[in-house]
Amino acid sequence: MSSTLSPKTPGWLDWYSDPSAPSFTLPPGTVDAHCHVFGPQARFPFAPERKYTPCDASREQLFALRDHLGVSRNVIVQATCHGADNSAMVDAVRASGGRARGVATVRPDVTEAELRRLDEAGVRGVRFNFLKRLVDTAPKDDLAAVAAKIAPLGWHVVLYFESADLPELEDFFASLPTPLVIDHMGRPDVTRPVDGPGFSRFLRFVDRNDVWVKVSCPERLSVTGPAALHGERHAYTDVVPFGRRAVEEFPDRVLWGTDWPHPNLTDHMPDDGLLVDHVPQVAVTPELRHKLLVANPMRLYWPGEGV
Ligand SMILES: O=C(O)/C=C(\CC(=O)C(=O)O)C(=O)O
Repeated sequence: MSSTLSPKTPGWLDWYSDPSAPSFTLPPGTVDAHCHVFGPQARFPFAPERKYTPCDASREQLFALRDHLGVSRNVIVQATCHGADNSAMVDAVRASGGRARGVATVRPDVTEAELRRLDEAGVRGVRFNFLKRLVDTAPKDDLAAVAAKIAPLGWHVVLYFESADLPELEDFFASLPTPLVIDHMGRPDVTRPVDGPGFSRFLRFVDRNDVWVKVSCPERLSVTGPAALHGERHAYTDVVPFGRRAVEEFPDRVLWGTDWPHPNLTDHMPDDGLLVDHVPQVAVTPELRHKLLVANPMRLYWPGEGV
């Protein structure tokens, strides 16, 4: 009932409603490997324990953006505003006709039957989130219990953390029994040199473990911009060296995603068409782009449907 809907978090920026046509043509079969749905709140209420209340961002709106950008498939990641209620994400994955996979949030007492139901719907991983502004992170024992439960399904664990926390977390990450997928390049401080100790430590961690890296969210990581707005086709130049380094060092283990509808941005809301134009800045050859956008995400999320 509309009278019970919660208002958006003050200052919330809604997703960009009329994105440009990208000038870079995404290769056929491109996967947007990081995006979310929010609600709609009237149908899929947000979780009581959430730390933000977003605007609605429905499956229809996500699929319209997919088609506008020239994306073929989506990986829909459970957003923290929905807690461990995966209904909105699962509904979107089911409605995609096989063109979406999901990444869920589950509690340690999740049953095998529930995991099987999620798997049948198209879920292929769980997300562990360590950002204090987003969640009260579960104890490591609970997360380890979840990882042990999902490993037999062939799923992976998606990790979202601040780069400053990697030294404390990396032994725990390395102990997990599944492949790992790291959001937004481990959130590097892009004011530091790309070959400085922070990003080098992250790259070493990737090198030594069964890890995939999302080369995503330049709009979230950038400090000096320029923003992907007003026709700017060379946006977020300060993030480019980090994306390029990840793509060149790990060409077979990088993924790309829009992060639509860009939760919790406070500075500006990017034009998603211009965000697509960031891709050729970080993946500079057609071969690298095909791996980043098509071959790698297909191997991880649609194995056996190879390209
Ligand atoms: O969209 C992202 O990946 C990043 C988020 C939101 C988020 O992760 C969530 O709500 O689950 C952020 O940094 O606020």
